[in-house]
Amino acid sequence: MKAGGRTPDGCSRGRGIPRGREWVGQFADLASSGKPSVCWDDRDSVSSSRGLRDKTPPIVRPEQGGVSSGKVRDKNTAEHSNCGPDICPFDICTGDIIGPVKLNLSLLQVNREKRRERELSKNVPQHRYLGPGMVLLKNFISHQDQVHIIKLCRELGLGLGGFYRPGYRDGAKLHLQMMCLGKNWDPESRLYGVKRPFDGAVPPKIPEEFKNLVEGAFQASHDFVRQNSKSDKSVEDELPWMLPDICLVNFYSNDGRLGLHQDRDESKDSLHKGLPVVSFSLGNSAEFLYGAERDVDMAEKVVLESGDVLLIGGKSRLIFHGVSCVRVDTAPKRLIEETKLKPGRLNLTFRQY
Ligand SMILES: O=C(O)CCC(=O)C(=O)O
Ligand SMILES: [Fe+2]
Repeated sequence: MKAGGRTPDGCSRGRGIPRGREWVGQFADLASSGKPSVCWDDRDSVSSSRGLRDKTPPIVRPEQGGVSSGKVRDKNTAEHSNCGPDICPFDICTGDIIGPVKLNLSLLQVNREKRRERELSKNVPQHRYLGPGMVLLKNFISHQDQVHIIKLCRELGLGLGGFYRPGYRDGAKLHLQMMCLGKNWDPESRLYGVKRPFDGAVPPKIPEEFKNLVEGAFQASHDFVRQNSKSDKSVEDELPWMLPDICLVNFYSNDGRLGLHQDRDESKDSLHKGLPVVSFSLGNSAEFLYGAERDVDMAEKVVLESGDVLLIGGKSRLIFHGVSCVRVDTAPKRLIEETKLKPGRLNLTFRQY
């Protein structure tokens, strides 16, 4: 499906972007204040620019006079009323999910959800071959694993090195919250490093359970490619195996998005070999665009739903891709009940440096 035009559910982002501001990406808004004046919970005036650093203004660091100057990332001491865009803790869930989970779903809703899950698992495979080295594993992550991932990301996201929202000097910001695991990715320099430059935090390790899921996704996608690829290459050549040492975790609120970009900050060797980026989607669905050029009108569109895993490697490793919108209220109800995930979408992308 091509990406251009208004979608049935009214998602029509990516239009009317000022031509003179192409550096912010095709889905971006511009904050007008010229200063990073919002705290993290204000997610209405943000923009995206991942992968477009060459044309982006620098991120405002505390030492550069941003309003966050001097603050430390500590959820107990952070001054929420006057914190800058880059160091206030951000909770992806509402309320307390520690302790026994209380389900508020009616029996009818529970049964409907269970039926949905049964139907999904009956109709395997619904996986899709999107191109050479590009596979979408539908509903790959089980409900229980999705719950676990969300809870763990919540916990890690509230600690040191947790979620933050990169902001730029002129007030434009990525339209998402981000946390790095394994290595830090710095949107300003587009370099990976051991520490976050602005607060010195060392990113948490990638949990082993996440790595196991990535391994399972490779196995499933290799089986799938074997059956579906028309290429005479071996599956290992078409979709090389990788061991993730980086995971970027994004939380998109319902108005979140990410402009078309390439993931090309990993090592030359990794890019040269086409080592895949493996992407997990949880929560609300997203409209995901991809294509050979940074052009929304030329891009293909696929909907990523909760539990889907997308692998982008081999010949597709450097495709342009982005999230044009999040579809409101599309997350499985049981998942929201059990995790209290805020309205939005959680995305994890695993890479090998
Ligand atoms: O959210 C997504 O599906 C894509 C995320 C992405 O492209 C990135 O983190 O580089
Ligand atoms: Fe990306």
